[in-house]
Amino acid sequence: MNKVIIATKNEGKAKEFSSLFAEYGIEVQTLLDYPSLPDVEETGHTFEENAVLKAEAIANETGQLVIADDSGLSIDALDGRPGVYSARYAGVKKDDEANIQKVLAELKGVPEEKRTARFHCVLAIARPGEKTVTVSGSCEGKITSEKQGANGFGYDPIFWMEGFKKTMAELQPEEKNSVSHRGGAMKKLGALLPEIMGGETR
Ligand SMILES: O=c1nc[nH]c2c1ncn2[C@H]1C[C@H](O)[C@@H](COP(=O)(O)OP(=O)(O)OP(=O)(O)O)O1
Ligand SMILES: [Mg+2]
Repeated sequence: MNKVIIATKNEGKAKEFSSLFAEYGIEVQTLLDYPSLPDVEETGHTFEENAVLKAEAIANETGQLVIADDSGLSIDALDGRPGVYSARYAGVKKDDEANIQKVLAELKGVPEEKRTARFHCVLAIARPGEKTVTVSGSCEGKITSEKQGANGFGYDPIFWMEGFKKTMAELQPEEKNSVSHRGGAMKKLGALLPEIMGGETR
């Protein structure tokens, strides 16, 4: 079986990638399997810059094919915040609950029609000695006024999906993957995988 390293320490992402890559017969490892690898500072100003930073740093460390995901939530009424700062919106210690509460407080009193938002995901594929490739996906929704649902991770409990009449955290994992920003980026990556993996995938 083929194997890729995903340069993430986020367990929610790791789970989603395991199932997204299983469809291609590819096994996923993450930085949770390589605890000695260094933390990569996300110093970029865009999802793309940060995804490339993470993927190239870990590809250089391991000498292997590495994929990194940089993603986040962009809320129109907050001029696109939290954006690339989504993970550390309420402080350097990543805390999903505190991030959600900060967003809900900032949107207090904002009417439903003005609570539009989207998730973005950029995947960067880095291989030592080769040019890094990126793909992206996004997913439209609205920010609820309270949390609903227990699946997924991050901002999922406050991200309303009009098509499902549910929050992202109320979707089944397969449903989320079929419509999410990460699933969308992964579809584009899937088309490139035979070339990237040297034609070894089915
Ligand atoms: O599907 C999602 N559902 C809900 N929330 C999400 C999703 N996708 C990204 N998000 C949020 C979580 C985190 O607040 C930020 C990602 O930040 P981001 O730096 O890419 O990831 P991270 O620091 O958690 O892990 P790592 O950098 O090790 O991959 O956006
Ligand atoms: Mg991060």
